[in-house]
Amino acid sequence: MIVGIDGPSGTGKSSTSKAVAAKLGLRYLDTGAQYRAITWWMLHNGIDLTDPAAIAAAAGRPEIVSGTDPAAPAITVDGQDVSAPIRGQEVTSAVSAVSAVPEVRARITALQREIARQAQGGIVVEGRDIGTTVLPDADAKIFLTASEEARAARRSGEQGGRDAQSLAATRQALARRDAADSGRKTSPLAKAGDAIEVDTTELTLEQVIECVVTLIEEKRSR
Ligand SMILES: Nc1ncnc2c1ncn2[C@@H]1O[C@H](COP(=O)(O)OP(=O)(O)O)[C@@H](O)[C@H]1O
Ligand SMILES: Nc1ccn([C@@H]2O[C@H](COP(=O)(O)OP(=O)(O)O)[C@@H](O)[C@H]2O)c(=O)n1
Repeated sequence: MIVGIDGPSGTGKSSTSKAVAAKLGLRYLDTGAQYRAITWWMLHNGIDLTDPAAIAAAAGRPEIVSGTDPAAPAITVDGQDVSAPIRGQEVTSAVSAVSAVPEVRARITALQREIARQAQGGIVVEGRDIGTTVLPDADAKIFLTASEEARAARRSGEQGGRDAQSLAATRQALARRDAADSGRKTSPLAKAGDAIEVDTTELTLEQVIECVVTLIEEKRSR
């Protein structure tokens, strides 16, 4: 059972995917973490992120290893655990520029397909282009959405900033990243034609998890 869960930032992809994988005994892959990890490596190796040719030339250098346990997602770059630094502001602001470079996408996509191939009992893979590009033959494809307002409130809450100013800044940064991810030429953020869309704006996380589990079980029983 291969499940692809795509959608913009803050729709609940990571929380839902981890919970669904744990419930159904599947492996779990956070593809956003891989793009964040390669971005972290570029920042720390002085690669000029305004120069796509420099990013492309360096794309093959870092070794990225992703764990697939939904209870303990792990990611290393050249053997170093980067799970904390990849969530920082510096990486978040730079990741869309790095992930838009075709050489980066080719490298990371190959890695993702290999991880999915090796997941004997099945896997939940979350990202932006899983249903359209990485695993177009996935058994179940889900596309999560939510209003920009709800997504910004969720992200802002995570960062501890619930005041109007930090909410507005978070919303702006989120909208900018979504526009870049949806507008790039190579495998942009998009819903696959055969993906089932779930609007999570008015749903609790528990309701989203239940909904996705039901959708997968329906596919499984066919
Ligand atoms: N349906 C929901 N209702 C309220 N909060 C949610 C919901 N889904 C996720 N969240 C919260 O929103 C934040 C972002 O969720 P996350 O799973 O990281 O989204 P994504 O991976 O799509 O960016 C997390 O703090 C999460 O707990
Ligand atoms: N399959 C994917 C997953 C992420 N990404 C890129 O990686 C970035 C970070 O993804 P993420 O899932 O960690 O982002 P959040 O929604 O968690 O903030 C995205 O903004 C995209 O630029 C991508 O291009 N393709």
